[in-house]
Amino acid sequence: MERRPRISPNILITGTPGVGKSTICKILSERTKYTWREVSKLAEEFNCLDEYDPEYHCPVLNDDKMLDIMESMMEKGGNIVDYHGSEFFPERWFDGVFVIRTNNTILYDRLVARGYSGKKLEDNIQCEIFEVLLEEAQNSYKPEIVKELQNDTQEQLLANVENIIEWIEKWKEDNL
Ligand SMILES: Nc1ncnc2c1ncn2[C@@H]1O[C@H](COP(=O)(O)OP(=O)(O)O)[C@@H](O)[C@H]1O
Repeated sequence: MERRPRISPNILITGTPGVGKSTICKILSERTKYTWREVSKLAEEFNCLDEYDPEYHCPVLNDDKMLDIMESMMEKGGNIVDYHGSEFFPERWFDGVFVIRTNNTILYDRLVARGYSGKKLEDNIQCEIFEVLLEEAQNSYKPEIVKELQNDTQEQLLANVENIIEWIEKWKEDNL
């Protein structure tokens, strides 16, 4: 079946926990009126959490159920999807993938402030150091749609939002 083109792009905002995905998505959704889809919240809302992971003390996402639920949401475009992962989504969903990055020391402080400690804290810092989410995005989407944005300071936060808004305008010029 031929897919109808989207009139607004779908955007994925990804990166290690604490890099500022929610902060960016909130401002971006207010500015663009696109719908902010926090996958972890959707998972709770639609009962897509399965068994408990004893190592990380968090529930495990039921990928297939989550994807089924999100499919119809993604159809028309105009979504800003917020998730610390990118490979489990169908590639065709996204027009732009933004990998948010933060300096390790700054990220450490943010995660401590959030109450992370021990293995959970260390694993997330390692995840950022080894660019796990960047590599995952680069392996899952065409290189021309994957962009890395540094998000250490308030100034960078505002610049990142502007950058994504400009990207949306450009997408519209090129696609509509
Ligand atoms: N550019 C930034 N400069 C300073 N603090 C930031 C910036 N972006 C996010 N923060 C702060 O970092 C913390 C984690 O941000 P959050 O958006 O919750 O990250 P994520 O959604 O990726 O887990 C929050 O306290 C937020 O206010």
